[in-house]
Amino acid sequence: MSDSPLLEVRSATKVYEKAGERTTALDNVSLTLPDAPATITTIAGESGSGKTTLSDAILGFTTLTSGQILHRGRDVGSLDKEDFLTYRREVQAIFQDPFGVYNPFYRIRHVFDLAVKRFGLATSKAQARELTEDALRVVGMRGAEVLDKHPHQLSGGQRQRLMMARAYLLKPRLIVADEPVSMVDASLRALILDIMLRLRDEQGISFLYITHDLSTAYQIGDEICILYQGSIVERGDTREVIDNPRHEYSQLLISSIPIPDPDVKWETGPLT
Ligand SMILES: Nc1ncnc2c1ncn2[C@@H]1O[C@H](COP(=O)(O)OP(=O)(O)OP(=O)(O)O)[C@@H](O)[C@H]1O
Repeated sequence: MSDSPLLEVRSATKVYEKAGERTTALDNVSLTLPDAPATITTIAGESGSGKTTLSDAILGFTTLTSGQILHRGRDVGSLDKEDFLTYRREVQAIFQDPFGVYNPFYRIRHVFDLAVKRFGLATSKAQARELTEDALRVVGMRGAEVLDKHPHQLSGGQRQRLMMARAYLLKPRLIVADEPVSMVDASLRALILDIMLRLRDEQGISFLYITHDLSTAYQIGDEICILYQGSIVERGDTREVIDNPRHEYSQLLISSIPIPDPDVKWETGPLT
């Protein structure tokens, strides 16, 4: 294990050019995720602020116009095939719409079998089954309930938990979670956020939590970065930033979002 941070985004800039029009989606963004302890870092911003571009750059889905993504001090863009596979194992992703990542023709079992095979996680079928069951247990599921089903036979919340289990299967050090709870209902949202906290605390897995929803960030985030028009305009401890935003844009973003305060009771008027 090296002394370098787990992940470093160094002066990341991404300019899209389409039909002669230039859009700066990321403008000189820098960010460091420590190797230990595991943390949940929120990237928050409104639609179009550059959140997905940042996540795509970290996951290697898009190349930067300038700047670097460093994994344990090494530029991800220059890793050879084997090292890039290690990187893709250590840095997993879960997305807003878990339906989109499943092939509708395969049973859920296939998602897990494929991951075991691609990353050489097991030497026997029995070991593969054990690893899969273990991963499902972490998200409160059992193989018998889900593995023989097709994606459309499951709810959005179940599909999202399966994505978490698949990510966990690979024992990653970081999960990039792009709006993981925006399409699930409130009770499942709480469950999924709780799974994230447990993975951080019990398994040492860090999260880059990408969201426009500051109330969930408030519940689980350690550090927060507020992204505005491709730049980080404010960063710091999540509760400190949300309770006392300094940048004008953060103030605007935060004032538009209700934060539940457990100490404030609902005022109910007389019923008659
Ligand atoms: N492939 C592309 N080609 C051209 N412009 C793009 C492309 N992808 C994103 N953009 C532009 O880059 C900017 C940042 O987009 P991005 O998707 O990263 O924002 P976001 O914060 O993730 O938004 P959302 O919350 O709506 O997903 C936007 O102005 C967007 O229109």
